[in-house]
Amino acid sequence: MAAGALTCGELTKRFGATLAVDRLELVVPQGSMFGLVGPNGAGKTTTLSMATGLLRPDAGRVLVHGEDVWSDLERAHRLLGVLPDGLPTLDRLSGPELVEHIGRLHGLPRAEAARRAADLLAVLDLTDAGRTLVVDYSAGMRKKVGLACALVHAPRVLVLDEPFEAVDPVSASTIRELLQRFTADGGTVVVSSHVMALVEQLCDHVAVIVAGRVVASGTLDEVRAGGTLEDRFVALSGGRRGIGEGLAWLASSSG
Ligand SMILES: Nc1ncnc2c1ncn2[C@@H]1O[C@H](COP(=O)(O)OP(=O)(O)OP(=O)(O)O)[C@@H](O)[C@H]1O
Repeated sequence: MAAGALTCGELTKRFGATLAVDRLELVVPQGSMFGLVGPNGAGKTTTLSMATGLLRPDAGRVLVHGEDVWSDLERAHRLLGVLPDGLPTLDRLSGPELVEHIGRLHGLPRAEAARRAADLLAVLDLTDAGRTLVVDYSAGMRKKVGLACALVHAPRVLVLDEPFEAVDPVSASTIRELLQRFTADGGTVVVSSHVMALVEQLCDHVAVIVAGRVVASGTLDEVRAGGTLEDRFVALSGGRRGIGEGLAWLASSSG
């Protein structure tokens, strides 16, 4: 397997009759901002869950900085910061309590975990949320507190599933700056997103996943091949399917 900050080899996962991830190969270079794109149901979340020690693969390997994720989960979780698809589970805590708690789980002393939690929540503009419980946060606030949880132990590789979903433009710009600082300092970021413009703006490398396999991977310019990422994405994922003569019944509402 080629070496990268994150490397997947022959990664495979089946759910019943569905082959969600099919001998997937991926190399994410260290220091890159790596975008993972693909149609709905292509296998992105399943891949990221296996790559981050959250879902056991049926076959294949995942290495993070050369360490096999599935043979030493504890070490892998120290190297990885993960913003999963979905909501924080410990949502009966306030933002500062949650981030501090995650820091403590990673072995940080209480004072250091509290200091980092306060720093992260200030940067992410969540200080005013004060003692509000995470369960009562808006969707965008939950994304941001999830990002703070992913960062609190200063991981080397950040894996973020749809980090900008429901986040307002000001916060999105702060998150972009934070991620750029993280990679400039030698960290690696993997981001899955459906927003092609965002991936083009943010990422220097991209992989396109279709039907559980990587069908294109490389620098953004290599994958775009002279066009836009959206055009390339559409071509690789089988082209646009118009609605043709379907939905004729909708016209009855305009009569
Ligand atoms: N827990 C599960 N049980 C059964 N099938 C699953 C499960 N998780 C995912 N799948 C199936 O695996 C395939 C890949 O799903 P996955 O969520 O990885 O795709 P995705 O690329 O992240 O999609 P989206 O862009 O819509 O979020 C889909 O066919 C999905 O229905």
